[in-house]
Amino acid sequence: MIAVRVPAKVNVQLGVGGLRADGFHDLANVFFAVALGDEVTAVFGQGVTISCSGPDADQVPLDDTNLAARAARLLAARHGIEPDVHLHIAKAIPVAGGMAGGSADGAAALVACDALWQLDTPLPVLLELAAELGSDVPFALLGGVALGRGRGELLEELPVAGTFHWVFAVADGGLSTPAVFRECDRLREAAGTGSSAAEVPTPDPSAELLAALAAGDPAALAAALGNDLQAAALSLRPDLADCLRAGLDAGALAALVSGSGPTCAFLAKDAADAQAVADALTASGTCRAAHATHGPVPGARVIAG
Ligand SMILES: C[C@](O)(CO)[C@H](O)COP(=O)(O)OP(=O)(O)OC[C@H]1O[C@@H](n2ccc(N)nc2=O)[C@H](O)[C@@H]1O
Ligand SMILES: Nc1ncnc2c1ncn2[C@@H]1O[C@H](COP(=O)(O)OP(=O)(O)OP(=O)(O)O)[C@@H](O)[C@H]1O
Repeated sequence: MIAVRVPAKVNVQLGVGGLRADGFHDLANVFFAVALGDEVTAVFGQGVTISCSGPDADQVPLDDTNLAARAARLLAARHGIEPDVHLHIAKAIPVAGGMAGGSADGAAALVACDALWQLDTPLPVLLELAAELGSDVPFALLGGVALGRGRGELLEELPVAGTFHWVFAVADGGLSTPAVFRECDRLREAAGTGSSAAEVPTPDPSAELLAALAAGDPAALAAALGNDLQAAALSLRPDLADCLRAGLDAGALAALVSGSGPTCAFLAKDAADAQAVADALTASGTCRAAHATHGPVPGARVIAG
């Protein structure tokens, strides 16, 4: 049996460029891996089978569309072997929450199957397979803090000092990532700025944000956080504004929508403040649950087996 732990992500900067001809958007995507994560275990089986446990387990597909199943098949095909594995996902990352939960399970399955089948696949090949599975999957392999260019898959590790403390407020229901990108384009068209790659400049990482990460300075990071998808997520889910406000009222340094949402992320000064913000959010009734956590943490890693 192989057990792999894999982190969720929050995008501390999500700069979104124009719509490309291939349906994706160029990004300046600063990923940050947090301790809130899933565990994926792999044992030998017949074909690829999936099971899932956790509060959101009923929303996770158990068929071939599960990103963990797709990852197992892709790795086996690359090596020309039969994909015989049972994968169990112990799910803590909110489903369709903008924290790359499915992507995390895809990355964890690549690492778990690679160890179970004793393939010793080099990291660059795992990263290439990960990018085939989705734009967020390569980062879940790396963890830490990284800048994602292109559609988010071209990664460069970033220097970061110390530990930052976060709270994540889980919303009822999810948001579809393509629907949020479409809403972002629609809002840009409505504002008259255009939405195509020819009309919207390719975003760059913020110098203030990179300096705050390197210095381990939560107040400076709070001032530099940014998410170009936030207006689109709020347009589709106006109720999220109440949750963002409740976290700020409870003392968070900053509040933003996590990726494509609807999970809301709050940066806190320290671990005690993060717990106080999580307790206040839970009591506020503006979210389904709130979790205090920290980061950065490593990407998908074998923890047993
Ligand atoms: C919002 C983020 O989570 C931020 O990290 C990611 O950009 C989304 O990454 P993901 O869920 O892995 O997305 P993918 O599975 O690669 O793409 C799903 C869909 O999201 C949209 N998409 C995704 C990434 C990107 N750079 N531009 C896009 O427009 C496209 O409609 C695409 O068909
Ligand atoms: N292992 C998985 N865990 C959760 N959802 C999965 C998984 N595999 C496939 N899915 C499908 O993917 C959809 C999006 O789920 P996911 O939790 O990855 O969203 P997300 O965190 O918003 O993604 P991202 O932040 O990468 O845009 C789900 O509604 C589900 O149908």
